[in-house]
Amino acid sequence: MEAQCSLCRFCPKLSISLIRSPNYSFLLKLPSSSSSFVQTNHSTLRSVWFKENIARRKNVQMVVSASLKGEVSKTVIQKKKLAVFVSGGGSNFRSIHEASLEGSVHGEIVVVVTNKSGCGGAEYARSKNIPVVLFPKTKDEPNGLSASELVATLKHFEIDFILLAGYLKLIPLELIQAYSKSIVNIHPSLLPAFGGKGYYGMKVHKAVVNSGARFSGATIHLVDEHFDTGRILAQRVVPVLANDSAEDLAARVLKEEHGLYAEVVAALCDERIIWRSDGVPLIQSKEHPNEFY
Ligand SMILES: Nc1nc2c(c(=O)[nH]1)N[C@@H](CN(C=O)c1ccc(C(=O)N[C@@H](CCC(=O)O)C(=O)O)cc1)CN2
Ligand SMILES: NCC(=O)N[C@@H]1O[C@H](COP(=O)([O-])[O-])[C@@H](O)[C@H]1O
Repeated sequence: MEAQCSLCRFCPKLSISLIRSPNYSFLLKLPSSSSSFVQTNHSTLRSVWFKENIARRKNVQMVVSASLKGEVSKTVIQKKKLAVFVSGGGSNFRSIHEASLEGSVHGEIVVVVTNKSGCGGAEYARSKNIPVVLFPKTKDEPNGLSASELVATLKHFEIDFILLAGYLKLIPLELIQAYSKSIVNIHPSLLPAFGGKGYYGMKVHKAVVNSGARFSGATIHLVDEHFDTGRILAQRVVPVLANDSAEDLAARVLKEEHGLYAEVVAALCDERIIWRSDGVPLIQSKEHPNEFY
Protein backbone atom coordinates (compact mmCIF):
# COMPACT_ATOMS: atom_id res chain seq x y z
CA MET A 1 0.00 0.00 0.00
CA GLU A 2 1.39 3.36 -0.91
CA ALA A 3 0.86 6.09 1.66
CA GLN A 4 1.87 9.72 1.57
CA CYS A 5 4.77 9.90 3.98
CA SER A 6 5.19 12.39 6.76
CA LEU A 7 8.68 12.97 5.38
CA CYS A 8 7.29 14.83 2.40
CA ARG A 9 6.73 18.01 4.32
CA PHE A 10 10.39 17.90 5.39
CA CYS A 11 11.80 17.46 1.93
CA PRO A 12 9.97 19.70 -0.50
CA LYS A 13 12.65 19.01 -3.06
CA LEU A 14 11.62 15.38 -3.43
CA SER A 15 8.13 14.00 -3.94
CA ILE A 16 8.55 10.97 -1.76
CA SER A 17 5.91 8.37 -0.99
CA LEU A 18 6.12 5.54 1.48
CA ILE A 19 5.55 1.96 0.50
CA ARG A 20 5.20 -0.46 3.41
CA SER A 21 7.21 -3.57 2.58
CA PRO A 22 6.43 -7.08 3.93
CA ASN A 23 9.11 -6.85 6.64
CA TYR A 24 7.55 -3.68 7.95
CA SER A 25 10.43 -1.47 6.95
CA PHE A 26 9.56 1.54 4.81
CA LEU A 27 10.65 2.12 1.26
CA LEU A 28 10.95 5.74 0.17
CA LYS A 29 9.92 6.03 -3.44
CA LEU A 30 11.98 8.74 -5.06
CA PRO A 31 10.64 10.96 -7.86
CA SER A 32 9.32 9.29 -10.98
CA SER A 33 12.61 10.00 -12.73
CA SER A 34 14.11 7.13 -10.78
CA SER A 35 12.41 3.86 -10.02
CA SER A 36 14.92 3.07 -7.28
CA PHE A 37 13.81 2.77 -3.70
CA VAL A 38 15.76 3.55 -0.61
CA GLN A 39 15.35 1.58 2.55
CA THR A 40 14.52 3.29 5.76
CA ASN A 41 12.76 2.12 8.89
CA HIS A 42 10.16 3.13 11.38
CA SER A 43 12.69 4.38 13.92
CA THR A 44 14.16 6.79 11.35
CA LEU A 45 10.72 8.18 10.59
CA ARG A 46 9.86 8.40 14.28
CA SER A 47 13.13 10.15 15.15
CA VAL A 48 12.71 12.56 12.21
CA TRP A 49 9.15 13.34 13.29
CA PHE A 50 10.33 13.90 16.89
CA LYS A 51 13.25 16.13 15.87
CA GLU A 52 10.99 18.10 13.52
CA ASN A 53 8.67 18.96 16.36
CA ILE A 54 11.55 19.90 18.62
CA ALA A 55 12.94 21.98 15.76
CA ARG A 56 9.62 23.79 15.34
CA ARG A 57 9.90 25.03 18.90
CA LYS A 58 13.43 26.25 18.27
CA ASN A 59 12.50 28.50 15.35
CA VAL A 60 14.14 26.21 12.83
CA GLN A 61 12.63 24.42 9.89
CA MET A 62 13.76 20.86 9.23
CA VAL A 63 14.06 19.62 5.67
CA VAL A 64 14.68 15.88 5.32
CA SER A 65 15.73 14.42 2.00
CA ALA A 66 16.46 10.84 1.12
CA SER A 67 19.49 10.27 -1.03
CA LEU A 68 19.63 7.61 -3.70
CA LYS A 69 22.03 5.72 -1.44
CA GLY A 70 19.43 5.57 1.28
CA GLU A 71 20.81 8.15 3.70
CA VAL A 72 18.01 10.19 5.15
CA SER A 73 19.77 13.52 5.57
CA LYS A 74 18.30 16.45 7.38
CA THR A 75 18.82 20.12 6.61
CA VAL A 76 17.95 22.57 9.32
CA ILE A 77 16.91 26.01 7.99
CA GLN A 78 17.24 28.69 10.62
CA LYS A 79 14.51 31.31 10.89
CA LYS A 80 15.77 34.35 8.94
CA LYS A 81 16.26 37.82 10.42
CA LEU A 82 14.82 40.61 8.30
CA ALA A 83 15.36 44.38 8.11
CA VAL A 84 12.66 46.44 6.36
CA PHE A 85 13.37 49.89 4.94
CA VAL A 86 10.43 52.31 4.66
CA SER A 87 9.76 55.98 3.88
CA GLY A 88 5.96 56.06 3.68
CA GLY A 89 2.77 54.43 4.90
CA GLY A 90 4.34 51.00 5.26
CA SER A 91 1.51 48.81 3.91
CA ASN A 92 4.01 46.41 2.30
CA PHE A 93 5.91 46.26 5.60
CA ARG A 94 2.67 45.50 7.48
CA SER A 95 1.77 42.81 4.96
CA ILE A 96 5.13 41.05 5.41
CA HIS A 97 4.94 41.44 9.20
CA GLU A 98 1.48 39.83 9.26
CA ALA A 99 2.74 36.97 7.07
CA SER A 100 5.63 36.51 9.50
CA LEU A 101 3.30 36.40 12.51
CA GLU A 102 0.96 33.87 10.92
CA GLY A 103 3.88 31.68 9.88
CA SER A 104 3.76 31.76 6.07
CA VAL A 105 7.04 33.68 6.13
CA HIS A 106 9.73 31.79 8.09
CA GLY A 107 11.42 35.03 9.09
CA GLU A 108 11.26 37.71 11.76
CA ILE A 109 11.38 41.48 11.16
CA VAL A 110 13.91 42.54 13.80
CA VAL A 111 14.59 46.15 12.76
CA VAL A 112 13.04 48.88 10.60
CA VAL A 113 15.14 51.52 8.85
CA THR A 114 13.69 54.81 7.65
CA ASN A 115 14.75 58.26 6.42
CA LYS A 116 11.52 59.76 7.84
CA SER A 117 11.12 59.09 11.57
CA GLY A 118 7.47 60.20 11.54
CA CYS A 119 6.30 58.09 8.58
CA GLY A 120 3.49 55.55 8.89
CA GLY A 121 5.85 52.60 8.57
CA ALA A 122 7.97 53.82 11.48
CA GLU A 123 4.87 54.45 13.61
CA TYR A 124 3.64 50.92 12.92
CA ALA A 125 7.05 49.49 13.86
CA ARG A 126 7.01 51.34 17.20
CA SER A 127 3.49 50.08 17.87
CA LYS A 128 4.86 46.52 17.48
CA ASN A 129 8.00 47.21 19.57
CA ILE A 130 10.25 46.79 16.52
CA PRO A 131 13.38 49.00 16.80
CA VAL A 132 13.50 51.92 14.33
CA VAL A 133 16.83 53.15 12.95
CA LEU A 134 17.29 56.42 11.03
CA PHE A 135 19.29 56.39 7.81
CA PRO A 136 20.86 58.39 6.27
CA LYS A 137 22.09 61.35 8.36
CA THR A 138 20.58 64.52 6.83
CA LYS A 139 19.78 68.05 7.97
CA ASP A 140 16.19 66.86 8.55
CA GLU A 141 17.38 63.76 10.40
CA PRO A 142 20.65 64.77 12.15
CA ASN A 143 20.41 61.62 14.31
CA GLY A 144 20.59 59.45 11.21
CA LEU A 145 23.39 56.91 10.82
CA SER A 146 26.25 56.97 8.34
CA ALA A 147 26.52 54.07 5.87
CA SER A 148 29.22 52.31 7.90
CA GLU A 149 27.24 52.78 11.12
CA LEU A 150 24.20 51.28 9.40
CA VAL A 151 26.18 48.25 8.21
CA ALA A 152 27.50 47.72 11.75
CA THR A 153 23.99 48.03 13.18
CA LEU A 154 22.52 45.51 10.73
CA LYS A 155 25.36 43.08 11.45
CA HIS A 156 24.65 43.52 15.18
CA PHE A 157 21.04 42.49 14.52
CA GLU A 158 22.41 39.51 12.50
CA ILE A 159 20.25 40.51 9.51
CA ASP A 160 19.97 37.93 6.71
CA PHE A 161 17.86 39.92 4.22
CA ILE A 162 17.08 43.60 3.66
CA LEU A 163 13.63 44.36 2.22
CA LEU A 164 13.05 47.81 0.71
CA ALA A 165 9.35 48.65 1.00
CA GLY A 166 8.70 52.17 -0.26
CA TYR A 167 12.15 53.40 0.80
CA LEU A 168 13.01 56.46 -1.28
CA LYS A 169 16.75 57.01 -0.84
CA LEU A 170 19.56 55.43 -2.85
CA ILE A 171 21.12 52.46 -1.02
CA PRO A 172 24.88 53.05 -0.90
CA LEU A 173 27.39 50.69 -2.46
CA GLU A 174 28.86 49.94 1.01
CA LEU A 175 25.59 48.35 2.11
CA ILE A 176 25.09 46.53 -1.20
CA GLN A 177 28.56 45.00 -0.91
CA ALA A 178 27.96 44.02 2.73
CA TYR A 179 24.69 42.25 1.77
CA SER A 180 25.40 40.77 -1.65
CA LYS A 181 22.32 39.20 -3.30
CA SER A 182 20.47 39.86 -0.05
CA ILE A 183 18.73 43.19 -0.66
CA VAL A 184 15.43 43.24 -2.56
CA ASN A 185 13.10 46.07 -3.53
CA ILE A 186 9.51 46.30 -4.69
CA HIS A 187 8.67 48.71 -7.48
CA PRO A 188 5.13 49.55 -8.68
CA SER A 189 5.62 48.99 -12.40
CA LEU A 190 6.75 46.24 -14.78
CA LEU A 191 10.48 47.04 -14.84
CA PRO A 192 12.45 47.98 -16.80
CA ALA A 193 9.54 50.20 -17.85
CA PHE A 194 8.79 53.27 -15.71
CA GLY A 195 11.77 52.85 -13.38
CA GLY A 196 14.85 54.79 -12.35
CA LYS A 197 15.52 58.14 -10.71
CA GLY A 198 12.33 60.20 -10.40
CA TYR A 199 10.05 57.15 -10.67
CA TYR A 200 8.49 56.53 -7.25
CA GLY A 201 5.04 56.45 -5.71
CA MET A 202 2.27 58.16 -7.66
CA LYS A 203 4.78 59.52 -10.17
CA VAL A 204 5.08 55.96 -11.53
CA HIS A 205 1.32 55.44 -11.94
CA LYS A 206 0.79 58.87 -13.50
CA ALA A 207 3.49 58.09 -16.09
CA VAL A 208 1.91 54.70 -16.85
CA VAL A 209 -1.62 56.13 -17.32
CA ASN A 210 -0.32 59.02 -19.42
CA SER A 211 1.66 56.63 -21.63
CA GLY A 212 -1.45 54.69 -22.69
CA ALA A 213 0.10 51.41 -21.53
CA ARG A 214 -2.54 48.65 -21.28
CA PHE A 215 -0.76 46.73 -18.53
CA SER A 216 1.22 47.58 -15.44
CA GLY A 217 2.08 45.69 -12.29
CA ALA A 218 4.64 45.11 -9.55
CA THR A 219 8.27 44.05 -9.76
CA ILE A 220 10.52 42.65 -7.03
CA HIS A 221 14.18 42.84 -7.90
CA LEU A 222 17.62 42.49 -6.37
CA VAL A 223 19.13 45.86 -5.50
CA ASP A 224 22.32 47.04 -7.21
CA GLU A 225 24.02 50.44 -7.04
CA HIS A 226 21.56 52.14 -9.40
CA PHE A 227 17.80 52.74 -9.04
CA ASP A 228 15.71 49.78 -10.34
CA THR A 229 18.37 48.09 -12.49
CA GLY A 230 18.97 44.98 -10.35
CA ARG A 231 18.05 41.44 -11.47
CA ILE A 232 14.28 40.89 -11.62
CA LEU A 233 13.08 38.17 -9.23
CA ALA A 234 9.29 38.26 -9.58
CA GLN A 235 6.50 40.23 -11.24
CA ARG A 236 2.71 40.41 -11.24
CA VAL A 237 0.63 42.03 -13.99
CA VAL A 238 -2.51 44.14 -13.68
CA PRO A 239 -4.63 45.71 -16.45
CA VAL A 240 -4.72 49.48 -16.99
CA LEU A 241 -8.39 50.27 -17.68
CA ALA A 242 -9.52 52.91 -20.15
CA ASN A 243 -10.86 55.27 -17.50
CA ASP A 244 -8.27 54.61 -14.79
CA SER A 245 -6.95 57.49 -12.75
CA ALA A 246 -3.42 57.15 -11.38
CA GLU A 247 -5.02 56.51 -7.97
CA ASP A 248 -7.19 53.70 -9.39
CA LEU A 249 -4.12 52.04 -10.87
CA ALA A 250 -2.06 52.58 -7.70
CA ALA A 251 -4.67 50.77 -5.60
CA ARG A 252 -4.84 47.84 -8.05
CA VAL A 253 -1.04 47.49 -8.15
CA LEU A 254 -0.62 47.87 -4.38
CA LYS A 255 -2.98 44.96 -3.74
CA GLU A 256 -0.81 42.74 -5.95
CA GLU A 257 2.35 44.07 -4.28
CA HIS A 258 1.23 42.81 -0.87
CA GLY A 259 0.68 39.24 -2.08
CA LEU A 260 3.80 39.19 -4.24
CA TYR A 261 6.13 40.50 -1.53
CA ALA A 262 4.93 37.98 1.06
CA GLU A 263 5.39 35.17 -1.50
CA VAL A 264 8.91 36.28 -2.42
CA VAL A 265 10.02 36.84 1.19
CA ALA A 266 8.72 33.35 2.05
CA ALA A 267 10.91 31.95 -0.75
CA LEU A 268 13.92 33.94 0.48
CA CYS A 269 13.48 32.63 4.03
CA ASP A 270 12.99 29.05 2.77
CA GLU A 271 16.20 29.34 0.71
CA ARG A 272 14.18 28.65 -2.46
CA ILE A 273 16.00 31.19 -4.66
CA ILE A 274 18.06 29.45 -7.37
CA TRP A 275 20.48 31.38 -9.61
CA ARG A 276 20.35 30.36 -13.29
CA SER A 277 23.68 30.06 -15.08
CA ASP A 278 23.06 33.36 -16.90
CA GLY A 279 22.60 35.18 -13.57
CA VAL A 280 18.79 35.28 -13.53
CA PRO A 281 17.38 34.44 -10.08
CA LEU A 282 14.48 31.96 -10.06
CA ILE A 283 12.04 30.92 -7.34
CA GLN A 284 11.58 27.21 -6.59
CA SER A 285 7.91 26.35 -6.17
CA LYS A 286 7.06 25.26 -2.61
CA GLU A 287 4.18 23.05 -3.78
CA HIS A 288 6.01 21.58 -6.79
CA PRO A 289 9.75 21.58 -5.95
CA ASN A 290 10.66 20.43 -9.45
CA GLU A 291 9.19 23.65 -10.88
CA PHE A 292 10.81 27.08 -10.99
CA TYR A 293 9.39 30.48 -11.99
N1 LIG B 1 20.88 51.33 -4.81
C1 LIG B 1 19.54 51.32 -4.89
N2 LIG B 1 18.80 52.01 -4.00
C2 LIG B 1 17.44 52.00 -4.08
C3 LIG B 1 16.79 51.30 -5.09
C4 LIG B 1 17.60 50.56 -6.04
O1 LIG B 1 17.08 49.87 -6.95
N3 LIG B 1 18.95 50.60 -5.90
N4 LIG B 1 15.40 51.33 -5.20
C5 LIG B 1 14.78 52.45 -4.52
C6 LIG B 1 13.29 52.41 -4.58
N5 LIG B 1 12.88 53.10 -5.81
C7 LIG B 1 12.24 52.37 -6.77
O2 LIG B 1 11.85 51.22 -6.61
C8 LIG B 1 13.15 54.49 -6.00
C9 LIG B 1 13.06 55.34 -4.91
C10 LIG B 1 13.32 56.70 -5.08
C11 LIG B 1 13.67 57.20 -6.34
C12 LIG B 1 13.98 58.65 -6.49
O3 LIG B 1 14.02 59.17 -7.60
N6 LIG B 1 14.19 59.32 -5.33
C13 LIG B 1 14.43 60.78 -5.33
C14 LIG B 1 14.29 61.33 -3.92
C15 LIG B 1 12.87 61.10 -3.41
C16 LIG B 1 12.69 61.66 -2.00
O4 LIG B 1 13.69 61.72 -1.23
O5 LIG B 1 11.53 62.01 -1.65
C17 LIG B 1 15.84 61.08 -5.80
O6 LIG B 1 16.76 60.27 -5.48
O7 LIG B 1 16.00 62.16 -6.38
C18 LIG B 1 13.73 56.36 -7.42
C19 LIG B 1 13.46 54.99 -7.27
C20 LIG B 1 15.27 52.59 -3.11
N7 LIG B 1 16.72 52.67 -3.14
N1 LIG C 1 10.23 53.31 -6.52
C1 LIG C 1 9.86 52.91 -5.19
C2 LIG C 1 8.36 52.97 -5.05
O1 LIG C 1 7.69 53.75 -5.71
N2 LIG C 1 7.85 52.13 -4.16
C3 LIG C 1 6.44 52.07 -3.95
O2 LIG C 1 6.07 52.90 -2.86
C4 LIG C 1 4.86 52.36 -2.32
C5 LIG C 1 5.04 52.24 -0.83
O3 LIG C 1 3.81 51.90 -0.25
P1 LIG C 1 3.80 51.36 1.27
O4 LIG C 1 4.62 52.32 2.08
O5 LIG C 1 2.34 51.39 1.62
O6 LIG C 1 4.37 49.97 1.25
C6 LIG C 1 4.62 50.99 -2.97
O7 LIG C 1 3.66 51.09 -4.00
C7 LIG C 1 5.96 50.67 -3.57
O8 LIG C 1 5.91 49.84 -4.73
